[in-house]
Amino acid sequence: MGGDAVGDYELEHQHGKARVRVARVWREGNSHVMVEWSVAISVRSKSLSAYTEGDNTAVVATDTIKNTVYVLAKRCCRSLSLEEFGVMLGEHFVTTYPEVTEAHVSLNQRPWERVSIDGLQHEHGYKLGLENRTAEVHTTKDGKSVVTAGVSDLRLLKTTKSGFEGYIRDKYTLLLETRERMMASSIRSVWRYSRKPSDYNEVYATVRKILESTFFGPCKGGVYSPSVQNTLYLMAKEVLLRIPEIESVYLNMPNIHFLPVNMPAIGVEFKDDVYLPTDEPHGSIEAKLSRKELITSKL
Ligand SMILES: O=c1[nH]c(=O)c2[nH]c(=O)[nH]c2[nH]1
Repeated sequence: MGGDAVGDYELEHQHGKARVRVARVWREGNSHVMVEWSVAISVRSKSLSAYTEGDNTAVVATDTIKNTVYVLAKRCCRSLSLEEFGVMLGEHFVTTYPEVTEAHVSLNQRPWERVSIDGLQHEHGYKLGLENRTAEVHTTKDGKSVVTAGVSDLRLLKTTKSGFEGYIRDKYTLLLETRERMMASSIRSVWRYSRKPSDYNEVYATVRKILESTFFGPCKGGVYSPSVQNTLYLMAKEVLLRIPEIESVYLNMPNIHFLPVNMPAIGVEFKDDVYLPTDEPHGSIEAKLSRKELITSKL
């Protein structure tokens, strides 16, 4: 990508507006669809002279960038996914302004979920869930967009069917091998699309379901996890197996420890029942799984 040459230097620059919050309601008869988004837009543009000369003639004001979020939100008359809105914004900036060469849009969706009462979906009632939905769209001057999507703060826990054995033991090792422990994580995942799926919202829901069902295993009996690493890999692999439009999956899975409470001197002997929940330190385990044919075709 590179920057602009300035004498003996090179200046890489971009500007935009961050944390632009917008809520949009689409009223489809009595049934309302509501989303709340936080958007950050950054454009690269031919505005070097703004930095070097104080000449703003090629600058799209960040205030204008902010206003555009509301204009485009107003303009989309059917309900839109986070990813589609990001693409719409990216395309807008590269096509509207000759000075803009690239746009990067980061989006976050607050987890407002439609309420169900007695198994019936409410027409206009929402409650706030826990995990966040994210998207990033990078749009180049030719109008092409690379879309990644993700989820964060997906907090999962299982009370059994997890262990950790066979690791390196040396003079610093205190950890006991086990085939019985809690497993808990606050998962962040980012997946990259190689092409547009028919419905970004549907893919998001499917990925979330795959991550959860692979982590837990079947409702009756679950599935044994020999390590967070193995569970992470199986989760990412299942996403690539099931969704052809996704070319890579990144997963960050902190291993949030629930420590056995063992105090035999005062009559508390650990029998897989009383734990000390902790936030930190936590294990930090992350990996990215990509389709091989895509890696080789890029070489
Ligand atoms: O699933 C685990 N992976 C590790 O790498 C690790 N290290 C550790 O101390 N406990 C665990 N658990």
